[in-house]
Amino acid sequence: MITFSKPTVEQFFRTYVITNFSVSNDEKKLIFSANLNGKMNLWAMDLPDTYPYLFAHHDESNSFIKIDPENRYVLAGFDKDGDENHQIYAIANEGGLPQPLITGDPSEKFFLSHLSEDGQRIYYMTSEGNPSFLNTRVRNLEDNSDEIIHVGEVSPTNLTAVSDDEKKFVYLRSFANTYVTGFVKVGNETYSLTPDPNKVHVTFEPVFVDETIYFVTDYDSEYSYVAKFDLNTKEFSQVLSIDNESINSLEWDKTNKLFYLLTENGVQDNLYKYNLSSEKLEKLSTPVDVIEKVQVVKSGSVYILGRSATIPHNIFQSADGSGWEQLTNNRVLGLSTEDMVEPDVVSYKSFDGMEIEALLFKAKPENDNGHTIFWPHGGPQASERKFFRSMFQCFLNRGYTIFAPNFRGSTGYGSSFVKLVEQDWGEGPRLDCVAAIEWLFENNITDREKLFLVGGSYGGYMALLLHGRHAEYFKAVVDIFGPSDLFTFVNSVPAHWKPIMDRWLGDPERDKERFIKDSPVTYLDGMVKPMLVIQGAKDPRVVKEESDQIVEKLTAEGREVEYLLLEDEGHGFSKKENEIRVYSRMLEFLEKHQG
Ligand SMILES: CC(=O)N[C@@H](C)C(=O)N[C@@H](C)C(=O)O
Repeated sequence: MITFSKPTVEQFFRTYVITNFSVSNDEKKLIFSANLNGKMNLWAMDLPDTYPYLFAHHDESNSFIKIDPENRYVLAGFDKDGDENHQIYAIANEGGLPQPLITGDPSEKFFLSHLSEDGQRIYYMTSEGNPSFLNTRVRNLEDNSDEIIHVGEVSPTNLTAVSDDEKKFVYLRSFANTYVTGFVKVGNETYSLTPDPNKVHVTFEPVFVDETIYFVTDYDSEYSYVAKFDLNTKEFSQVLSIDNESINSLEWDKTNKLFYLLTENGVQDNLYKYNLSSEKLEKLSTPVDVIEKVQVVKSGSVYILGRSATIPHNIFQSADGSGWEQLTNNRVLGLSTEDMVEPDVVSYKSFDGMEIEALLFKAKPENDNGHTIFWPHGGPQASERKFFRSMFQCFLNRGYTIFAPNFRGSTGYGSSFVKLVEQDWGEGPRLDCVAAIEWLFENNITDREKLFLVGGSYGGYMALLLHGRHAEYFKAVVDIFGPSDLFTFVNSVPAHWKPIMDRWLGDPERDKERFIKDSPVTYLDGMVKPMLVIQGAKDPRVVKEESDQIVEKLTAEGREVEYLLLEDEGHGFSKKENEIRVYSRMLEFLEKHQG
């Protein structure tokens, strides 16, 4: 018989990501953004045909796709090499090369907000002239006029919903990830969607339904729920909540007068259908554990984009939310889901008795190399979930067990829990990680001599901090674009993040002592284990200097540090060849330090 060799690293990384999609109203065209040819481009399928063809070639990351309701053009947002300065392009309905439509200096950002029902007016936000708070403008495609309709003030302000008659506008103002207020502007009048905008709460996903605005909020509640604002009476009221689940997205089915609701329930999502007139709530079964986008079209058909731990991104369609047809066949080259690892959902008690949920991916016995990778996730107000990561499945196949805790500050466990990381980046979450490590040892999952530490972004920050303060636990450490010094990080973030930094992280003058205590650079002396630092040169969130300085300082101290800098990447690795380079280098590094 012919025997085949073990899957290669490249095999895992020949899996593609689908980051977004959009379906035309007549359901004849589905356009999606994916790196099928190695770089991010737009691909299309002429439904019901599901063979994808290259629709728009630009080789850059996409921020949105919007199909003209009358199928004359497609709008899409692209940045440059991961710099997140997204600008708005137009593409002919048949596809081709994206042509700049609403663009400016390469350092400016343009975000699509709304396209009018007749496809003539484009509502968008821009950093031009107002980098921290953003301005809202409308471009009329008939006469090419472009006028400002709202000047952002106080905090970054986003136009999020426009009524059908284009006379009422809902804006969201962000003071933090956990503090977002909403107001509706009708002529010169503005009304808060919630009773007291000075109370800390979030408001998002506004939808106009006749004279009512439905939206999601956690106003006076631990879990976000659906509420409404009556435009006639100007009254706020609660519509629907689901026990212990945060409603995260709201998609309106205009034809059948129902909502599709997506809830975040710890490490996975649930999808529900809510009939507005009968008030009946129905939980739907879904083909994947984590759903990243839901679109309902005119016919009432539902399209979702999602992934599970062993299923990469795919797009599915259903006539009414029951029974799904898989439209894309994105899979891991030469592997079945059984060849991969489904995580166990575990929980452990932290230093103060708080229960922390985590994902434990155990290497299969035939692959097990005895080593564990400890993975603090990024965000930090995000969470590790049951979603496919080629990096995880590749490392599992190489024998590493992976442990990913949803330390305090993670999303999916209620409003109070997510706030616990605010102005406390380095104490509570770090101690949750330490408790997790001790739990791994106590439960004989990990050998004390066989633990690696790998994290990206906030996870990279946590990797640096844990390395500096608890190096004894680890054999070696990989930091992927982690902030190394909170004093420099707080001043280097994008302009429209600056207004939220105080509540999120703190103030460098007022909180000087805490910034010193929680900055990884404070603990250079403790960073004695071999380290690999990986950084994208164009990263606008955690800038290159954050990695440069830690590498320089450790090198000057004679420590063992490797540095991989990717010139054409930002906060993530969007180009296939770069991804393969990064993860091969990581594997090589881990293998070298297994000892
Ligand atoms: C403002 C905010 O929460 N940004 C996050 C999405 C983010 O990018 N955080 C970085 C630091 C990360 O951890 O990914």
